[in-house]
Amino acid sequence: SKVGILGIPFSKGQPKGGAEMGPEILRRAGLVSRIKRFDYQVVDHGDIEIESIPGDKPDGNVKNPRSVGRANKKISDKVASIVKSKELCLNLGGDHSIAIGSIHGHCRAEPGLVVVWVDAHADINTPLSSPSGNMHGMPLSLLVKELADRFSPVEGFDWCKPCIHVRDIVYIGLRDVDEGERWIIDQFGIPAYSMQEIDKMGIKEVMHHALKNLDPNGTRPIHLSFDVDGLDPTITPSTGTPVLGGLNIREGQYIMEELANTGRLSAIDIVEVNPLLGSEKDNMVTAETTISVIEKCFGSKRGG
Ligand SMILES: N[C@](CCCC[B-](O)(O)O)(CCN1CCC(O)CC1)C(=O)O
Ligand SMILES: [Mn+2]
Ligand SMILES: [Mn+2]
Ligand SMILES: [Mn+2]
Repeated sequence: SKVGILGIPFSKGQPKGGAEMGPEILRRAGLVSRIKRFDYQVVDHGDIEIESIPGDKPDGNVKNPRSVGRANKKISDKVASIVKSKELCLNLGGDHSIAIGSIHGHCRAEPGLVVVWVDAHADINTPLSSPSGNMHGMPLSLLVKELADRFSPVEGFDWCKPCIHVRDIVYIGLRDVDEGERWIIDQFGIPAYSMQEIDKMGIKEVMHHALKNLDPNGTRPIHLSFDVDGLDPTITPSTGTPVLGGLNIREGQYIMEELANTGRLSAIDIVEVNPLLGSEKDNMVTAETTISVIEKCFGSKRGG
């Protein structure tokens, strides 16, 4: 089977320069050759061309709306074509706003998909509830049908029609959820396994219940959106919004092994690696941790 790799050097969904260097650091750390070890043929699509849009003034409190919108339209088109050509689409971010285009594009090719969101954050603030105006904290709010009438369309997103339901999402690793996000999660009953549930139930039970709730018949394609800040900042220090008390590397690896076992992984985002926010050592630790977790999606077995 084939993996299509797409670099997305984009960072306008948040204010810290360097997130656009994520693809480069992951490639340099040997991600592609690690994936090639398992029986996957790797198609490297290179990096998406990111246009800079001068004078991209906020839309309400939403920052860089046109830049984020333009980039994500391109991402959607590219991801749709990669998935349609039967490649497992591996998107290297870039900040988490790239998930708007990656999930939108994935839905165009696989309309019945479900979303596994591994993250310290819920990333479902609407433009009105966001405390920062940074779009990397909003991707899911632009994608779920149930929130479409809660805010007016964001400048640059007229192409983006919501394509998933709240019940098609499961959260793993939450530990920093804003008030407005908490309200949405409770109001719509979005399954959410925070670090508290993970400590209470253990990662085995969490994965069992998460996948069972999400897709009882085990038939639907899976979109994994993996924010490296879902892992503990001691093992992924080079990231923009670190939060203490995260997933350890074995929990991360177990999550990916269980997803690989479904055989239904169809697209993966790896986001929020920012090499400008750490030392050389921090960057090496972050890249190696990320690769050793992500490679379990591709059949790497700890038992050999
Ligand atoms: N929820 C935050 C963070 C989003 C992180 C996006 B990512 O893709 O990395 O998951 C705001 C978080 N907030 C920042 C200030 C703190 O005092 C409280 C938490 C937001 O800006 O929406
Ligand atoms: Mn996060
Ligand atoms: Mn049980
Ligand atoms: Mn995120």
